[in-house]
Amino acid sequence: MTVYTASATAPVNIATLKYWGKRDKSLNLPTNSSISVTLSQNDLRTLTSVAASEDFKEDKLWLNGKLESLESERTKACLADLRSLRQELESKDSSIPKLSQFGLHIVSENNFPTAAGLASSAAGFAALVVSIAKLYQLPQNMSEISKIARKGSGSACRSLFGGYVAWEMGQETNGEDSKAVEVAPLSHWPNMKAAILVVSDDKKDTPSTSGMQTTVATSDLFQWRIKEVVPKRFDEMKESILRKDFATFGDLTMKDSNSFHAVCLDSTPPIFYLNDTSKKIIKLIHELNKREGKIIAAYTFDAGPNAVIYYEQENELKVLGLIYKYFNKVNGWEKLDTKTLDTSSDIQADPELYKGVSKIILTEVGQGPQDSTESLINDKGLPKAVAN
Ligand SMILES: Nc1ncnc2c1ncn2[C@@H]1O[C@H](COP(=O)(O)OP(=O)(O)OP(=O)(O)O)[C@@H](O)[C@H]1O
Ligand SMILES: C[C@@](O)(CCOP(=O)(O)OP(=O)(O)O)CC(=O)O
Repeated sequence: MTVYTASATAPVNIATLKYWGKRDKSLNLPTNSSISVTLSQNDLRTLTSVAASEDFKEDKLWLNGKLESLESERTKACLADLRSLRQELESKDSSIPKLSQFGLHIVSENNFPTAAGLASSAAGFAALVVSIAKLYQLPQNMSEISKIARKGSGSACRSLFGGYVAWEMGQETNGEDSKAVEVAPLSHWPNMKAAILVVSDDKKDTPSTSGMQTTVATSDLFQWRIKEVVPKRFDEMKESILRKDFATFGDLTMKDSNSFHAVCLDSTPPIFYLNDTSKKIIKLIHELNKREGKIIAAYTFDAGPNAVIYYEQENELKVLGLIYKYFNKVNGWEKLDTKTLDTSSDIQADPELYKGVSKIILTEVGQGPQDSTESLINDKGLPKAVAN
């Protein structure tokens, strides 16, 4: 039996200008363009190995060691697109194996909690699409491949690039112009850091997809956001990245997080993603920036209470010093020499704030998807760890 295999890794991305709202649910076409920072795969990544063989009668997915259903329309749409691109190659060259007709075995591992608001679906679908594109030896570039990942999960399209990424919403009804593009590579602004304060790693209350549908259908404020606020902010944020102007970038990032949570609150029934801990972290960062007289740290929150705080390396001692002062009892500081941090700040916050945070992940801007020599699949095309 011949088994063809490939493996790839993909990163998480955290939006600084949020995607919230779909104009087409089945194609995952957004109501606004968005921008994100890709995070380092040293800390958060998905590794996916894929195998194709004439002997595999059906497609199968093992996620974190467990057999998962592949019945979701989103995954089916990704696999159908990838197969059709492979078939084009096969129809032009009869000497290549007919992989498009074979079953696929997909084995994937996230090195962080799945479905906990840490963008696992983004890294997950990006790794799935990239590893199969590699197996199929598709010639398409990352922007083209990003349109397939988008059908899996909207935000996944932005995980196809490293550094600073935009998802251009596009205008076409078929979604052919709704794709990710690079704003700037990691090398342009490599000193961007991110501290993730994991406020809860439980499964979230309102999934993004249904939350967005409620907002689009019921919020008046949302119309203002997509028509008046985001288009201007999209250009301003891209420019701030190109100028490496953290004060502007940070200001826009915090404003956009708040705008997104405001339209959630303006929905009927209202959607609450921030909790008391999240709100106290917001206050802490504003207080820090006020004392400094400029914006040196910026928070952003996705569809959950976890805080992501962006800052530049040169301000690490101050920013992490303050965070360490209130969260030193929380796990995640091991990789840093905390004795060097500046904890002298007299900014006052609830001394029990640390109780609302379960973990801190210290990371930074990172690279896009990578080929991997590590494989999760054995030569029979089954998961190496568990073979069920
Ligand atoms: N490695 C993976 N391979 C394939 N699919 C994955 C992978 N990781 C996650 N997923 C899919 O993504 C789903 C989780 O997506 P969900 O949007 O609920 O959470 P999240 O991505 O962690 O949060 P958010 O998108 O709000 O940041 C999983 O149930 C699974 O279907
Ligand atoms: C708040 C967000 O994180 C929403 C992400 O939504 P998803 O990409 O998870 O939604 P689906 O397209 O329905 O899969 C903002 C963002 O990442 O831009």
